[in-house]
Amino acid sequence: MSHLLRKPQHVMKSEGVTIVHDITGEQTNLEYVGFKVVDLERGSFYGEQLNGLECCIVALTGKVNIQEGEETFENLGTRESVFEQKPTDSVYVSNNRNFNVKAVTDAHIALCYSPSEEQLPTKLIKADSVGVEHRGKYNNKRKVHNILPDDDPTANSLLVVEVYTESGNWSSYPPHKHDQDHLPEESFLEETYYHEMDPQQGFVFQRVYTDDRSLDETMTAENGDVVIVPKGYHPVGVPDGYTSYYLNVMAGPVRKWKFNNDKDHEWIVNRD
Ligand SMILES: O=C(O)C[C@@H](O)[C@H](O)C(=O)CO
Repeated sequence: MSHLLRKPQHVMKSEGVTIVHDITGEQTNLEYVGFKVVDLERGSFYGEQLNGLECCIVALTGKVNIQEGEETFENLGTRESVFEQKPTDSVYVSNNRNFNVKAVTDAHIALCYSPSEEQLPTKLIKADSVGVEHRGKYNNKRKVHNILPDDDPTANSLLVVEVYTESGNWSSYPPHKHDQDHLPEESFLEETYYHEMDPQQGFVFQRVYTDDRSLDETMTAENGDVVIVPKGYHPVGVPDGYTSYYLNVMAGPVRKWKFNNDKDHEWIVNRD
C-alpha cells in the first residue's frame, strides 16, 4: 500500500470516543498539516489542549456542542450524511487553547491542525456563512464548500474546503500543484484528503505525482481513507455510479492558495 494512503484505524480512546484517523507529522513528515477524524457516541466528550497548533473543528455529521474558554457553541452540525451536500458548522480554535466537544447525537468530527504562534479569536463558522462554489465543465464539474478560504482571515495557516464530485467526473483537475514557496507564482501548501463515497462501497482513484516523476503514485481511495499530498499534482477521478466527497486541509509557510496546473493538461481548462 502506498505510504501516502491511510486506512481508518478505529482506536477507542474512551467511552463512546473512537479515533478514526490521527495523522501527525511523526508518521507523515508533513510539517504544516495535521488531521484527525473522531467518532462520538451521543453523550460522549472529547477534549484537547492545543499546544502550538491551531485547529478547525468541522462537524462532519451529527450534532455537537463545542466549548472553548467562556464560550459554548451549541447544536452545531447540519447533516446526518455528508452527502446531503449542504454546508455544515465548524469552529476555529487558536493555538495553546483547550476545547471540549460534547456529542448531542452520534457525531463524526474532523479536526484540522496547523502549527501557529499568533493567538487569534475563537470563531464559529456557521454553515450559512460557508461559500458554495461550482467549478468546471463537461466531466470536470465539482462543488466546493469554502470553510476556511485564503481570503478569510480567521486562521493563521489553515485552509479547509469540502469538495463533491459527481459520478464520472474529475476534480482537483486538471492536475495542479502548490509545492513551491515562490509567491506570487506559486505557494507551498501541504494537503490531506479525507475521502467518503456514496454509496459507501465506492472508490476513487487519486494520483500524486511531480514533474520529474520522482514521486508518482496512483492510489485507490475507499470510504474513510486519507490521502496525504506532501507535494506534487493530485487529481481525483470518480467512477461511474458513485459520488465522491472529500475534505481538504492545506497549510504552509504563507496562507495563500496559489497553484499551477500541469502544463500538459492545462488545455482542459481552456476548452469552450
Ligand atoms: O477545485 C477542485 O477540484 C478542488 C481542489 O482545488 C482541491 O481543493 C485542491 O486540490 C486544493 O489544492
